[in-house]
Amino acid sequence: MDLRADGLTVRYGTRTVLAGVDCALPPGTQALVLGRSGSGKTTLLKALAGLIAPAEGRVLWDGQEASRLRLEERRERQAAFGMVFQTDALFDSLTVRDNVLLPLARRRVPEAEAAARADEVLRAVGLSDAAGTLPERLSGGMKKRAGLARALAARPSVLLADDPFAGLDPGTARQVARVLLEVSGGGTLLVAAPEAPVDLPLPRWLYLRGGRLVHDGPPAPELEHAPDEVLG
Ligand SMILES: Nc1ncnc2c1ncn2[C@@H]1O[C@H](COP(=O)(O)OP(=O)(O)OP(=O)(O)O)[C@@H](O)[C@H]1O
Repeated sequence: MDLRADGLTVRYGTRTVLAGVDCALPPGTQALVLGRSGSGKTTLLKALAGLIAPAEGRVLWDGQEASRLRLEERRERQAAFGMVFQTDALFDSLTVRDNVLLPLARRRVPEAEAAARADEVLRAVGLSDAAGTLPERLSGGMKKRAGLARALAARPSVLLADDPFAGLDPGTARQVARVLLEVSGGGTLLVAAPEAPVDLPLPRWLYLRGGRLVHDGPPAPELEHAPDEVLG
């Protein structure tokens, strides 16, 4: 999917948390969305996926304005997005494998194909042995990888991952980074993180500061040391 933000402004009440963000994300874009806590990274990912309506500006999906689509069509097009958010929870009463299968059933993927895909992504995230386990028995890192497997099984053309490394030890973070790179294939991959993850050197940085996109280009580590800015 060709994604674009055009003067994208998001407000919560009177508070502006994204201000006039412009960016073009053609199919196959691989970028990090960086910025300190509260700079608007999650909000940008959610707005790009059409989960938050802009107060001003537009989000375009293949040239169509997301917020103008009829609800049904918006839902249909949203199926192209895979999202891994920090607050995502697995269903405790379902095994890891059934958690991965659930969104495929919702998308009416035939059972045999769904089963093959679930096994493939569970293998990719190193959870084949835990497929039959209930989530409560998993470590935090394993839960993260299970959430990733669930998003990847749907073969999204745009994968949005919000701080997928938070709380992971370096070894698990490396594994998650490897899976993100391998399985996102030729699709678009946007990964939000408070700092550039060493294991995921994506070629483009979108750097947010106080809700403004202050850099959109190659990695620019000096940005990580500059003072922050707060919007009113
Ligand atoms: N539902 C909401 N209602 C009101 N304010 C919100 C809401 N969601 C986020 N905010 C505020 O918007 C700002 C941007 O939040 P956002 O979660 O996008 O930042 P972030 O860069 O992803 O932060 P973090 O790295 O801590 O996740 C923050 O100041 C946050 O407090």
